[in-house]
Amino acid sequence: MTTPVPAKRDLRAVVLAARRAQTSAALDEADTALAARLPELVAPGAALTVCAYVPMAGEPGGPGLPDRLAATPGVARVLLPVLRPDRDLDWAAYAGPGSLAPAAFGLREPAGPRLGVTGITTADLVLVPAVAVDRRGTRLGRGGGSYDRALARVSGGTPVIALLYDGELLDEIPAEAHDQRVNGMLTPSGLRRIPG
Ligand SMILES: Nc1nc2c(c(=O)[nH]1)N(C=O)[C@@H](CNc1ccc(C(=O)N[C@@H](CCC(=O)O)C(=O)O)cc1)CN2
Ligand SMILES: Nc1ncnc2c1ncn2[C@@H]1O[C@H](COP(=O)(O)OP(=O)(O)OP(=O)(O)O)[C@@H](O)[C@H]1O
Repeated sequence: MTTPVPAKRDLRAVVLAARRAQTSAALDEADTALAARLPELVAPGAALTVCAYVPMAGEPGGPGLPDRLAATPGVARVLLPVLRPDRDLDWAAYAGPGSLAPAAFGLREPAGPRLGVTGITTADLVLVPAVAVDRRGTRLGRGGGSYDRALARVSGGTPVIALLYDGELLDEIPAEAHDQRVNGMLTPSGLRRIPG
């Protein structure tokens, strides 16, 4: 007999409950360890455009992620998502502390010029939020399908890395046809690349 794979919705609820059960001190410590590993993704002499995100409360990376990334040697430009009414993602450059504006769902978003949904195609590296990822790189997100659409525009050679807390790499997430895989994940314990 095989063990049934729990549905995405159930997996999402389990992982998000585990995040909420962490103390803020434990989350801060994990976010600090994660951020300290950002240089592992970037050659210091590079001048990369990196698509990232502004972590919400309890989301890997912590609120300081855009600043940590912007300060990472080899990162020239940080682009952040702007959620469109149709749940697709527009993109805009991160302009530094104090430049983000409150948006729907408690998100904080850049207020500057929008680059359009194809802004993500200018990225050399894409860091994505995730609830969990499995061994094949199947990503579980918030359920809006935003990154499925955005990542479909990224060319094959561009690394897509999910930021996760330890324990959020799962054996198997039920994959659907539209699901876009990630190439690896960065956790407080290290970078793990998906072979292939
Ligand atoms: N930090 C961060 N930014 C991001 C994402 C993300 O996952 N994390 N997104 C990733 O796509 C996009 C935003 N998508 C989101 C979609 C839903 C919810 C949310 O909180 N949904 C409610 C239910 C909303 C409803 O009423 O339908 C929830 O989950 O409780 C948040 C962000 C773009 N920016
Ligand atoms: N290319 C697409 N165009 C329109 N809708 C899509 C597309 N891809 C996925 N969707 C829809 O989005 C919904 C949620 O998909 P899924 O559960 O994979 O989201 P997710 O990856 O967890 O969310 P997110 O990317 O926002 O974090 C599904 O109902 C799916 O049909």
